[in-house]
Amino acid sequence: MAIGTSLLVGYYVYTARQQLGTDYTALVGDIVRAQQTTPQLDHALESFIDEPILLHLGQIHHTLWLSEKYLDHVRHGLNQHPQLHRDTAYLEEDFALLSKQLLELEERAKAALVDRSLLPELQRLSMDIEATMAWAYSELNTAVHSAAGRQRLIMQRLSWAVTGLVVTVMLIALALLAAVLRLQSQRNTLKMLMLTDELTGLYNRRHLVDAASRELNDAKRHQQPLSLLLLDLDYFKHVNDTYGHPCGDDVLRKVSQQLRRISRATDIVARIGGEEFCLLMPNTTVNDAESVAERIRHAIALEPLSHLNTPFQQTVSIGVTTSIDGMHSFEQLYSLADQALYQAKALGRDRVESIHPSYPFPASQPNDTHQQSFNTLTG
Ligand SMILES: Nc1nc2c(ncn2[C@@H]2O[C@H](COP(=O)(O)OP(=O)(O)OP(=O)(O)O)[C@@H](O)[C@H]2O)c(=O)[nH]1
Repeated sequence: MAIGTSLLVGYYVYTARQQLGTDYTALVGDIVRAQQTTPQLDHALESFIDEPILLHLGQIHHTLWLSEKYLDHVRHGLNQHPQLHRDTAYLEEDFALLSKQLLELEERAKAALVDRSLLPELQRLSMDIEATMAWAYSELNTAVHSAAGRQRLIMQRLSWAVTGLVVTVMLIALALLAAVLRLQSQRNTLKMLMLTDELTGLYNRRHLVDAASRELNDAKRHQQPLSLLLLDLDYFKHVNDTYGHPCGDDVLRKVSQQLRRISRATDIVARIGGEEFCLLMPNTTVNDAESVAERIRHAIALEPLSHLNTPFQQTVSIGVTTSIDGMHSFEQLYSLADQALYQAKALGRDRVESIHPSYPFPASQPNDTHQQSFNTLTG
């Protein structure tokens, strides 16, 4: 909007300046040319008075023709500027007198060609004409210059007004833009807050469920595997009870950092409960998912933790499940991973257990003794 307004106003000022400037330039040019005829006429008359011959009469005739022509141009030019015309109305009489004197001069010059006694009278008339011309054109010059000055002042004020307007419009546009950006950023922050966990900065359960449905659709469309890891810290209550809740929070943050570090950019890491985490891994096979789970388990067990210089260790139990073609719902996969996690806890904790969905045809290589039929499990 600001750019459009600036362009429009700029174009208007440009055309206004051009128009006014051109008009005055033409008029001033005509006045200067008209003034220049005075010395020419003077010179022609001098030549004629010195030697009143036909050739010099011709020069007078030509100069008078020029004088009348430029006088006409000047009067016509004045008519184009009503204000200036009004300001110089008092010169009309002088212009009329000048026209009359120029005609008379030509007549008298013709008469003086045959009767030289008329030459002094001719000289007097020419002096009168010069005086009238000098006075009228000088007055006209002054009037044109003061009108041009007024015009410049108006243009200058107009330019200031336009500049002010453009700056105001631009400031308003900038303020609006800033407000929109601020709103957008607040919206993004709010959205992030709604989708993330405050303590760890990981995604929350709500985002996980949404993302899982999208990822499962993709996996189904491209016939790709998708794996789900459920993680639960072992004996975390003990950490809280022994070292305090803030220390427990610190452990949760460190576990989150490890999860972020080990997972890929396309994985979705979420904190879904107090000390429960979930890792959704698109395009990840059974073997890869189990190997990631093992890496996480090791990394957390090796994480150096301490409270008031007392070192302690935190372990994690992990349940793994993989859909090899995305043909399962999130609830089905979650239920299998949860049962695998339960097994890991039951078998002593600090371990990874897997339970994968069963397929009508052998679709994957079972690689652990904990694989069970999804159909059996969901009964
Ligand atoms: N510091 C901290 N503790 C939390 C948070 N959310 C849940 N907890 C604690 O996590 C502990 C979970 O304890 P339990 O469910 O008994 O599980 P556990 O002690 O880890 O035992 P197992 O899971 O059976 O190995 C409880 O003490 C909760 O108070 C949290 O945001 N910060």
